[in-house]
Amino acid sequence: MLRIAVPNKGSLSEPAAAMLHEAGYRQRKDSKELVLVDPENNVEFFYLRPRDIAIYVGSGRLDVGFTGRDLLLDSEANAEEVLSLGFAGSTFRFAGPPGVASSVKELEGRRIATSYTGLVRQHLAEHGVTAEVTKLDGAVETAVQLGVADVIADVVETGTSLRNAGMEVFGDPILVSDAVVIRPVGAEEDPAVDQFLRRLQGVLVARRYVMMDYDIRAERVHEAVALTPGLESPTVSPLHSEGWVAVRAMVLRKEAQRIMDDLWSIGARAILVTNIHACRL
Ligand SMILES: Nc1ncnc2c1ncn2[C@@H]1O[C@H](COP(=O)(O)OP(=O)(O)OP(=O)(O)O)[C@@H](O)[C@H]1O
Ligand SMILES: O=P(O)(O)OC[C@H]1O[C@H](OP(=O)(O)OP(=O)(O)O)[C@H](O)[C@@H]1O
Ligand SMILES: [Mg+2]
Repeated sequence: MLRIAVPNKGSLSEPAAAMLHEAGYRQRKDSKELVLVDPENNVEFFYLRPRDIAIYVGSGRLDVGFTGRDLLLDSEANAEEVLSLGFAGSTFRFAGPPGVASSVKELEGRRIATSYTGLVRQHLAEHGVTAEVTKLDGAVETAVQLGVADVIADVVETGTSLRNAGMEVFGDPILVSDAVVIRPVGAEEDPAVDQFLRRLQGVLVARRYVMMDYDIRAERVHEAVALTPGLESPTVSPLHSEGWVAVRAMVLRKEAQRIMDDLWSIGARAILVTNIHACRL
């Protein structure tokens, strides 16, 4: 049975469970459940603290897990990213009161508070900077106000927390992160894992693409197909009315409205867009 680690709380938890649900897996109904067996799919889900997931997967006791790229790299666990999931996006950055520093080079000898000491130490080492790193569990923005640190390094999503604390980011982003699926480093090929990843990839495609159908006069089909090339090649079928064809192709959801306008302007009609619920490409 495939053993899968799922975040039990925090920013990753709900979207990870939603993605698993879309991929056809059972998910827990009660947030107090710690283990859930899905016998139909032959998988077992372990609901764990997001920060601990890389450690469990790195130890080889669990086959796959959902976590954040930042949490994975911070943990220094023996696990690696195998799929990026496009949710829980954030950057990991230095911040401090305005003017405190403008780059990592200026942090020599300074005090840095963070919940991600692994990431910060690796970054300082890469830049040959020696600084005092203090580990805090959360709410690190307050550390500067209370005099525990000169600057912080933290997850920035909208920037609201920093603004509210009167701080600004400085220097280059330390890391760009999003939710990822991880496996133990060097794990053997496993058909069950491959099938699991294909299901998740199917969800990612179904979220990014829509199906577009339209009718167009046969002499303009080349222009139309240039606008909707599909992933491999669009389906073109004859219509009962002579001189017309029907075209069906996948298009990026975010481009669908512009493509419909362009198709309309070259004479396409009955342009329909539908959601894709699931796919294997
Ligand atoms: N606004 C955000 N705040 C915190 N983490 C975020 C945010 N947006 C995305 N993430 C990502 O979520 C992961 C952090 O998960 P975690 O469960 O620690 O979140 P949390 O909301 O900080 O929970 P906790 O209550 O444990 O502090 C990281 O990968 C981080 O990059
Ligand atoms: O840029 P923003 O959109 O404001 O989001 C980033 C903030 O959210 C997280 O804090 P969280 O609420 O998880 O509290 P914590 O610091 O106690 O973990 C993170 O640590 C930042 O403080
Ligand atoms: Mg947090």
